[in-house]
Amino acid sequence: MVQAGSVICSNIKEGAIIDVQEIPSGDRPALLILHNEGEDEIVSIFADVLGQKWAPAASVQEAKTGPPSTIYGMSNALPVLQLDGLDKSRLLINTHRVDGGYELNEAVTDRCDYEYLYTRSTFFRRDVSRFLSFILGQIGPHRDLTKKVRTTLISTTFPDVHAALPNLDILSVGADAIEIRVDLLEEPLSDGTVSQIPSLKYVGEQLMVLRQRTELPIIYTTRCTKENGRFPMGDPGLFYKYLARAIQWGCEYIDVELWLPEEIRRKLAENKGCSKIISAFHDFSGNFKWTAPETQTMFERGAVYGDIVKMYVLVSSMQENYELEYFRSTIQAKYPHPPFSGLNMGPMGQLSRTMNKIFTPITHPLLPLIAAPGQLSAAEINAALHTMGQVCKQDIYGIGSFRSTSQALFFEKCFNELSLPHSFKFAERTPKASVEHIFRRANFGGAYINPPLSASASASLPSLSNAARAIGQVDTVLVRPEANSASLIGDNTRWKGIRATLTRDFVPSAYSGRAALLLASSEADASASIFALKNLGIGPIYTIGFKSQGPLSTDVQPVRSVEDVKRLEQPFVIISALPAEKSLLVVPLLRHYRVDGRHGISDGHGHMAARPAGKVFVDLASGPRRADPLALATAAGWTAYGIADVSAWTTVETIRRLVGQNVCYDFVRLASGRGLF
Ligand SMILES: O=C1C[C@@](O)(C(=O)O)C[C@@H](O)[C@@H]1O
Repeated sequence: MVQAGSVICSNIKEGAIIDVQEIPSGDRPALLILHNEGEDEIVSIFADVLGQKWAPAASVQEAKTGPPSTIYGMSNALPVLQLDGLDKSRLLINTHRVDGGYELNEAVTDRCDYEYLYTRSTFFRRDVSRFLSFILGQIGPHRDLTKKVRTTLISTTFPDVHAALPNLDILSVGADAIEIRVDLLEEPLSDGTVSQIPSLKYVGEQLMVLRQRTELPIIYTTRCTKENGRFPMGDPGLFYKYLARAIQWGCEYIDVELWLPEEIRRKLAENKGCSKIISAFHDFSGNFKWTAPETQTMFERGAVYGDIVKMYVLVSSMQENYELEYFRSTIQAKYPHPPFSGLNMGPMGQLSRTMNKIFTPITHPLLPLIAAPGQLSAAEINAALHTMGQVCKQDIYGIGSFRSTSQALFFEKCFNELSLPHSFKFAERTPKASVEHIFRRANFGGAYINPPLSASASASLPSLSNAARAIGQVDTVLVRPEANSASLIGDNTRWKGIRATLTRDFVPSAYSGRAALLLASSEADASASIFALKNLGIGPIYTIGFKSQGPLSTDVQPVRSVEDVKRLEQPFVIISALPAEKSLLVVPLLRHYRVDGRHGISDGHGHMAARPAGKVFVDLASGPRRADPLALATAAGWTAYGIADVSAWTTVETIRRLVGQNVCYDFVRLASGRGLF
């Protein structure tokens, strides 16, 4: 398994090590999944997403004694007490189909580690993949966000999240997380009124709907009446009940107010699993003082259980912004962890909303109401930062062999939507011409390069990321400000686009130790794919059309004959990096290794199907071709992705790296049309 930050290759020049990435363990998780009577298909889907076998279990005892890597499924209409017999050897997940007419038995939920709510009328497999990847610790959204210089959250204020869905992709441009204000949800009652507090059932379904439509981490907030919310404060146990459920539902963040009794905050912290806690404090009295000694104590109290400490207070003078900035710098010098999110609310405090760097709440003109006085949109914050000299105008380049108008339009759309001062410029590149003079241009703010530069030929880049070095290609040039100048870093984002595509419908551990088959005309065309596969801990990689000799060649073997194909281990994934005119060459292989049965690996009774199944096919070719390998692959049972998926994920990553902004995959697909690819 390669790590983006740990590839050492002696034959390429030395450079700064950047982009360290934690890699999940390849262990196959042991799970027992409860399902509604007759809905065991969900268990087969979970198993498929995990790349594991599954089997029905007649009793908890049977699941306990079965092979750990087999996923067991059991009806949740069982006597609840049976569940008490389960030890911690398996993670217990209750699944509940919301549109199936089943009653949710909360006594069952209470005994489970996690709960997954879903609909069958519209089913989102990527949501299963995200849920499992998160609760199993195979993705780390918080870890990723702590590497960003600035993070924001969009705080939605909808009484019913369905109203947000049509505009969600636009609303969330520039947001790193999305907050669901549970206290603002209004559950309609049969008498035509709305409930004071939405029921857990309603909240769970709202959360499910939101999560089905966004890839952003979710912040689950039950704001109390004293802090500008609607959750009544008389019964702290109510907060515990709702927040503990959010952990079970796999929310990435829960907002835990500091006034809650220590006992409750401790219990939530002890049981938080992979969720992170935002310790929250709001003061609307107008009497709060950043300079008071108690303010530091309050931070320290929040830091005990908080992964982020948030302190927001209503102010009425400019002076209080200066006091907050002084507090911010002293507290973070003393305690670099946990990160501090500090804001002044009200119009006078708006300056602090531009200065804060951790999860600054943003609003959007399309939201029904702002969540707090003085809230600004991402565009307003960026414009203010530019005015204050914090975000300088830069030229971001697309360097390529053909001018793609839609690419330029797309970048400009993002810059406009976010009020970023940058311009997008296209620079034509002839095959042998050097591009280095572009890097020296005034205002050069970074570039993507397509086709990529060879890493060994990028002499003007003082450092290369480990990914760029190992892959041997630079497709992104980043500018990092230093004391008196700026330094350039050559990076590779393509492999991240490939990795993100591979993990959309399968968790990372599904790839661990499995075989892959890779077709390409040259090693250079295949190296980003090899890096992505190795980063996922794939087993042997078989190649057709080239022999790997570079730094990534360990465990990469060429297939030389039809006999070899017959002998090969069944590939879990096939990637074709062949050009469009050759892309049909993969079709016989897709047929040969076709997927047996809808969900592959198991027949649903724990037995291996006649042959283990191939799962994922990625075709990296772009341009016209005689027939579509994706359609043929899908017909043969593969989960198939094309260049449009990989390019959109690569663009998400490119924008994140070049301008530090988060733009979701769905927005890229929506706003770029077909032209990007
Ligand atoms: O805590 C906060 C911050 C906030 O109150 C604001 O001031 O922007 C908005 C709320 O939605 C969020 O929960």
